[in-house]
Formats: sequence, structure tokens, C-alpha cells
Amino acid sequence: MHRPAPHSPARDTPSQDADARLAHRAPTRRSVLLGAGAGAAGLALAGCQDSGGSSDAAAKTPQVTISEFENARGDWTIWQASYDLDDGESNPELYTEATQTARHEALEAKKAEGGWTSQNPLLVLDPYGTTRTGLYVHFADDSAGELSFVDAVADAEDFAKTAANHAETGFEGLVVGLVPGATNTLALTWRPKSGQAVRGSLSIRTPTTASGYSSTISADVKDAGALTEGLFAMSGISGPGNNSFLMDNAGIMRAELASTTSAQHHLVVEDGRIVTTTGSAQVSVLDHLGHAGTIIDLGKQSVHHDLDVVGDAAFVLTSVTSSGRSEDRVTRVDLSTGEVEEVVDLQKVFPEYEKLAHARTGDGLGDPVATGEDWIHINTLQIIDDVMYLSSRETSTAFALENALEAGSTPSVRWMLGAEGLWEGTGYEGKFLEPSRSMIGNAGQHSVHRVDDDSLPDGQFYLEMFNNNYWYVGTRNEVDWKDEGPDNASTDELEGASHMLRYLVDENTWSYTEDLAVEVPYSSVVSNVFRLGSGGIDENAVVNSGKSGVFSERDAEGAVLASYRYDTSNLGYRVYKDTFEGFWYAAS
Ligand SMILES: O=[N+]([O-])c1ccc(OS(=O)(=O)O)cc1
Repeated sequence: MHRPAPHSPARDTPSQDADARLAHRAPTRRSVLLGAGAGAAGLALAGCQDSGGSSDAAAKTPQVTISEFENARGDWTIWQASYDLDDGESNPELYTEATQTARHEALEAKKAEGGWTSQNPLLVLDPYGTTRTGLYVHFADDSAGELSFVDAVADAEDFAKTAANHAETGFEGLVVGLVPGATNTLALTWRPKSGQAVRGSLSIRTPTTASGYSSTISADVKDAGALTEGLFAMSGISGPGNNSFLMDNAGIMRAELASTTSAQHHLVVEDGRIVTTTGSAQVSVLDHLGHAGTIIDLGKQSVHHDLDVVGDAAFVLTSVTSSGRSEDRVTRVDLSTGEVEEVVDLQKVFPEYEKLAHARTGDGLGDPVATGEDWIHINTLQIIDDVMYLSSRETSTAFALENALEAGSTPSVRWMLGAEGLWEGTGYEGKFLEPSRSMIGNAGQHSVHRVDDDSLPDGQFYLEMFNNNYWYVGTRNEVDWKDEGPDNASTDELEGASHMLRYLVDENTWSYTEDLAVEVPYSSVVSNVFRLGSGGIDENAVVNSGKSGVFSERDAEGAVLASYRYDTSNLGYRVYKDTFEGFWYAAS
């Protein structure tokens, strides 16, 4: 998808604008506010199961101070939110109702001081502590209008965008573009529908990344014009902790999304919000300002790998450690009420297979939460038309489940696809779709997604995935599985070839054929293929080969448009991309 370059105010300097430019520095003010509990604007919800979170830190009401951010010069003051801590006290947990509410109320109080105009805007660096360098901008104006910005750092192309405006008149929004750990020259231009443009410029020395990760990855851009607009979201990079890194098309970080005790599994950007996991038993909803207004504790259900959002429910892949099994459940999280209910336990769907499995005795392939009997290892979840699609790495099999969306209903298998031989003697063999004779086959696959296409007849759709092409089963007796994988799959963790792989599934004939196979850098585990835009097969795709530490944006057929190499001590889990249009950036 090729979109025109966003409008750059730096190149647009009509002389009358200069008259309106005002070099203004607001006097230093401090506003201190106590965070309130329930009933404040931030809606935080506790799950109905026992909490695994630490209640001690949440018990004390955090105090948030908005004070002047010293490392900025220029036309306006930048403010920052910080905690008032006693000696020896550490920062409160970020993703709690108390912390987010305290931050929210501190910001609201600052806003309520008033007098914020286009010539004296309120600018607060990362008010909710979730984006690292997102700059909150608010001012009143009689007119609606557009706020465009250009961020310049040494040795990088200017980053020019129009910020999404969430106010009817004047402006409210988050300017996401400042590079962590760099001196940023930020030029802001307000163009009201009626009235003169107002410009201001600031030099901002931003904090370094919270994780210590570099704000630049190596980029080899072959065709910049063919790349989609937006930011890549790198999640689960081994080494620097659990935060996600939002990188532009040149490989430069524009925000660092905070997580806590586990990596963010799929950033679902939809309907004016980001829905993601922010801790090992936690799902949060962030708004366009970075405010985590909904934080839901999943109790004994610990999260892993993926989630999907349907209406106001998130469906999350989970494990219950006390069961002795892992990565075999799906939990439904009601984002409005906070209700948390397990909807699928695959042991109950496939008891005859689970009986054959044992805890892995050898290499756990690095997944830190796949403890106990990791007999099925689900790594992707997608729901379309009330059917739940799951990818099992351990069995190199994908499933479609029905009746899987409500607690209390009994999930049933619509079909299965993949390593049928592994399921020999379990009674589920009859559920397998028939493969066509010649194809690569999938082994240890990830990111299995159904992709619909209007040109296909009823009952047909594509199933697209990252085919790791690594054949390994650590939870069965070797004799049962050794020869059941695809002929060409690698059995080596370091050497092999992976694929961007697509099948055409025909539910009329209960069969499937290979539709696309593009060789990509090898990754024995993790990794993903993610279609951009509408998600159709005619769109660009992001392909992440996590063990190779490389991702790319590719055209519809899989040709590389740009590739990015990143540092990691072991692997990079997933890479997504979103335009963030209507959220952080205006629609182009
Ligand atoms: O090492 N890890 O962090 C890791 C390894 C495997 C893994 O599971 S997989 O299905 O994504 O390969 C998840 C995390």
C-alpha cells in the first residue's frame, strides 16, 4: 500500500504565520494531586478470580506531581509527571487503578489550571507512563484545526505527521514521534480552520529507553515508497525486558510501550484503543493518550502468545500452572465488566491425545512460561464468524473450534489441519482436512490466520502462517513422532528454511492446497506473518523471523521492501505494524 507522504509544515512557511508565532515560556508551576480510588474517571476492573498481583504496592495511594521537565528549551514549557516518594520508596506499579487514576487526575488538574491556548499549549511528556516519549498536547481554541509536527534528530530523516485530534475545537492528543535518548527538535504547527497558523519549536533531550534497548535498529530499505505508513511494534525481544518497541519505517524508535512481568502478546489496535497483555496475568486497554483506563487481573490464568478482540471481549491464550499443564486454555475477558471466564480447556477437547503426552524432558525451546506438560503449546488465536482458530506448535496442527466462545458451552472440533500422523489412534484423525499431494507442509507453525477473499466461492478461505518448518515434539515418545513431520522440515534449531506459507482451504471438499510459499530467514520457534491494511492477501505483510533477529515488510507476494535487523540475546517474539490512524495520527 502506497500512501502519500504526510504534509510537512517545515516546508510550508507563509509569511503571516510568523506574526502569530509567539516565543512564550510559561512560568514554572507545580501541581500536586492525590490519586483517588474507585469512581474516578479511570475505569479499572478486577477479575473475579484470585489475584496473583501484589496488592501491597497498590494499597498505598500514589501521589503524582506535574513539574517542569528540565531537559527542554524553546517556545514552550514541557511538563512531566513524577511520583512523590518517601526515602527508600520505589515507584508504584504502573498498571494499577490507583497509579493510572493518580496520573490521570494530576493531568486533569493541570489542564484545569486553564489558559492553555495555541500560543501557550499544555505539553506533558508521557503523562500515563506507558509510552516513554509520547507528548500530551492540549489547548483550547474557538476553531477546530490540525496539529502537524516534524521531529528531527541527528542523522535521521525527519519524522513528519499530522497528530490525530481528539478535541472538537482546539486540540487534545498525543504526539508520538520523539525518539528516546536523543536530542529531538520538535516543530509544531497548529492550523485552525479559521484563523492564523501558530508555530512553535522545542529542543528536547528525551529520556533513554526504560529497557535500555537502543532506539535504532538497522534498516535496509529497498523501496521506501512501497512501505505502508505506520509503526512496527516489536514485542518480546529477549534481553531488554518486556516492553514493546514502536519503530518507524527507518528503524527508529518513536515510543516504548511499557509492560511489566511478561511481554506484550499481540498489540490489538482497534476501535480507538490498544488491547494487550501488560503483565503475566493482566490485560489492559490503553486509550490514545496512553491512559490504561481498564486493567483486568486474570487471577490464576497466566497469559501467553496471543489474544483476539471480538466486540467488547478479549479472548486470551492462557495457562493454569496449578493444573500441571501449560498453554492449553482460552480465557474470555469482558473488557466492560472485567469478568474473566475460561472458555476452552483443550485437555477436555482432546483428552485422548493429552493422555499420550508427557512433560518435556529435554529442551523447552526457551518459552519461559511453558512449564509442566506443554503438550499442545497453542501460539495463535483468531476468531472469525464465531469460529475459533488455534495454532498448536507442539503438534504442528491447526484447529477450528465451534462453541468455544462462552463459558459453559462445550467446544467441538470443526476441522484439524497438519501433522495427522501424530494423532494416530486418538480418534481425531477423521477431523483432518485432506492435503493435496505436493506441498511443503507446516512444522511448528505460528500466526495461523484465516484470510477471507471476496473472489473465493463460499466455503473457501486462505490460511496464512509463518511456517517455522522446524519439526520437534518434546512431549511424546520419540518413536511416535520422529517420522511424522513434513519431508523437508528441519530438525535442527539453527539450520533450516522457514516460509511465509499460505493454504487455500475448501470446506466444501474438506481439503486444502498450498497457495503461496516464500522462503524467509529461518526461525525454529516464535515469529509471525502479519498482513497489513485490510488484512487481505493483496496487502503488504510484516514477516518476523524471531530467532534470526530480523523482520521485513514485504509486498503482497512476499518480495522484501525493507528489512530490519535487531539485537536480541535469543529471539524477537512477534512484530506487528499499525498505521495508528485516528489514534495517534490523522488519517492520510
Ligand atoms: O524463548 N522464548 O521466549 C519463547 C520461545 C518459544 C515460544 O513459543 S512459540 O510458540 O512462540 O515458539 C515463546 C517464547
